[in-house]
Amino acid sequence: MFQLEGLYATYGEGMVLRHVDLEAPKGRITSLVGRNGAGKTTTLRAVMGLVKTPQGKISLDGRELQKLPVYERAKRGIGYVPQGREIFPQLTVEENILLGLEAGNGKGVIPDFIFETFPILQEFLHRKGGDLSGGQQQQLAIARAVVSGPKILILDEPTEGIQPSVIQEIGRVITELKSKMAVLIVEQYLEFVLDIADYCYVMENGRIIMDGEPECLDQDRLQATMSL
Ligand SMILES: Nc1ncnc2c1ncn2[C@@H]1O[C@H](COP(=O)(O)OP(=O)(O)OP(=O)(O)O)[C@@H](O)[C@H]1O
Repeated sequence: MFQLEGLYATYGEGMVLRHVDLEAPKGRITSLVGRNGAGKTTTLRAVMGLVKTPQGKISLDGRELQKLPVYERAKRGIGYVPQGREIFPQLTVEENILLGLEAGNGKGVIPDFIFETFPILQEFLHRKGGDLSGGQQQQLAIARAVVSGPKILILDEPTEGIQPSVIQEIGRVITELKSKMAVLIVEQYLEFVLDIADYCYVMENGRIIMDGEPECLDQDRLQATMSL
């Protein structure tokens, strides 16, 4: 179980996150939604240790992470796919995946489940990452994040810049992975995320203002929160 308890985050003077509580258990896709600037990316960056968190707890299976450096958090079992994916364009698909394996303490051989979940990556194993389409690069970024078997996969706007026809494939991949790990997804594309998510947190001005199973959320309030 991944948990945030009373988490505050700041970039300097102003507090961006205010008392965020959130839970993401294995076997569930947990989503965090909200309009631009609500604090979603900051929440993920705080989890990774990229933003200051003066108060609150971040824990994975009961062990606290908030005082650990970035690399140590990844080693404890957090797979992070940032906005924009950040794959290495000059390296091959295989080299990109192997880097993920090493970052997570693994060595050598890419496990079979990667190619079962992402058949396209096996086909393009020796192509350069930069030569893949946006959707394929997103799959590569996810594969790199999960190759060492993290306890939680964290995704920041995985559908951004991806063609509608390929978004379904990203949804399939994420749904397949949830049997192996917890998944926390930040997404602007509400229809997509409410379709695949098992639980949803809604953020406004750095606070969680509503949470529940997608079908149980107050749709009018949700739409009002998302629109400018
Ligand atoms: N590097 C930074 N320095 C200072 N303030 C920042 C920084 N990054 C973000 N902020 C501020 O923090 C707040 C939350 O931003 P954040 O990027 O977390 O929102 P978001 O919900 O992820 O929005 P988006 O969907 O646009 O990514 C905003 O008010 C933003 O201006």
